[in-house]
Amino acid sequence: MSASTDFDCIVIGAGVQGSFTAYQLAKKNQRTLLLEQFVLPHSRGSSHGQTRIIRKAYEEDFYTHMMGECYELWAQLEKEAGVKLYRQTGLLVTAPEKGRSFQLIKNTLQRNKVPIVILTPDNFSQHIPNVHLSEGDGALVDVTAGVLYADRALRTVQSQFQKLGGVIRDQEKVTDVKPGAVVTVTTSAGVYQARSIVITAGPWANTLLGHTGLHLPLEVQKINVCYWKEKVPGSYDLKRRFPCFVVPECQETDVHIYGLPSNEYPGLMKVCLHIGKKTDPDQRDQQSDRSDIALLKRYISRCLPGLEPEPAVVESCLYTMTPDRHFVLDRHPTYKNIVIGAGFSGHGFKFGPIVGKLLSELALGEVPSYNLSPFSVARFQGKLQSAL
Ligand SMILES: Cc1cc2nc3c(=O)[nH]c(=O)nc-3n(C[C@H](O)[C@H](O)[C@H](O)COP(=O)(O)OP(=O)(O)OC[C@H]3O[C@@H](n4cnc5c(N)ncnc54)[C@H](O)[C@@H]3O)c2cc1C
Ligand SMILES: O=C(O)[C@@H]1CCCCN1
Repeated sequence: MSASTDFDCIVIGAGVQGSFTAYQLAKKNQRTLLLEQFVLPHSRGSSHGQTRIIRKAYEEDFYTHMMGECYELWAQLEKEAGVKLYRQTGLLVTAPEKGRSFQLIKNTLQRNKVPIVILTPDNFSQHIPNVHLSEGDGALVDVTAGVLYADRALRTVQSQFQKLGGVIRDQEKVTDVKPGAVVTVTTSAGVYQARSIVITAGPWANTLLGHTGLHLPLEVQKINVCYWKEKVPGSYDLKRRFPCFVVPECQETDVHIYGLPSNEYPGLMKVCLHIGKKTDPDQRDQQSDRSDIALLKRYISRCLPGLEPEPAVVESCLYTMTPDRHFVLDRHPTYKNIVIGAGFSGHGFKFGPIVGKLLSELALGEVPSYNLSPFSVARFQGKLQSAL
């Protein structure tokens, strides 16, 4: 097969990060090819489903800073495409008031002048009905937070990319990557060459990086995405401005729990654990561990008394975790024209527009707009394995 050299840049993987990267490259007049192994849209990776949380509430300043511009980029895309992708609901954070997470999140929000409301045990139920606040828990609301319409966002950014002249080839799996001054990418259907490539392959990142001799310390986990039935329909509804919530240190279960108001399935609220069991992305449905659901039932019985403590719907989604839960946004340590966006550790969707901007900057050899040292490959020194 002869190689097609019609592209400046090839992006591998059309999840949220690859789609926004391709869109940013096309905006910069780069002839860009976006390759996806499955027929689009699909539900085998990490970016499917109707909703995701968007928030500035983070322990670390660097995420809160990036979210400032990221909200603007989401709004720009909404305007450009004439679609609604974000709905403000606020995000409730509850955790032991004197604990590390609560203090760090509160301080980061206050330092960065993000509007918040601090709730007390006395006024809590007046603001947030049908939620039990555990003794000793602090509560605050990040007012800027809300819900992103995830599937719609993906459709929108992919179609804007195509309007800019970008090419999407789905059902085309990349089977080989040959580094060089011009990178050669072989797929199930052809061979392409480009000056640079971006690997945004989600749970399959290491499979692709293996072709370049790199193996990152990533763990793929299967998340049971659980929806719980409201005893009284509407009690936790998005239309009533019930907020998204996170419980970073849960007294009942000792794990991180989160939820979104009922919206996508009428009368059902999404409440999940922010951790799953290790899996192989190609064997996701063979992994059927449900021990997390027992923990969630306990939490729901105690803290969300308006829900039936039995999941009504359970779906699957994949996390790709790094050891420190921070992303990988970097150039390949050996091949500078291979850019990596990986390890989004279950919190990357909201950052899609800014990740796309940063990865496009790296692919074009530009100085990135933010300090990317928290996201470097070099931080894993000692944990990197050669894949060759
Ligand atoms: C249950 C759940 C809840 C979440 N909640 C939130 C939230 O509330 N807020 C938030 O900000 N984030 C959230 N996240 C995280 C967020 O969804 C992910 O960080 C994000 O979707 C990761 O996107 P990605 O593009 O890296 O990966 P993916 O979406 O998996 O995309 C990678 C793509 O690469 C393709 N690919 C892989 N290998 C090849 C190949 N060889 N050839 C061609 N294509 C290939 C795959 O098929 C896939 O489409 C959540 C995730 C899950 C699972
Ligand atoms: O990224 C987020 O905002 C959420 C927080 C809770 C876990 C899932 N991801």
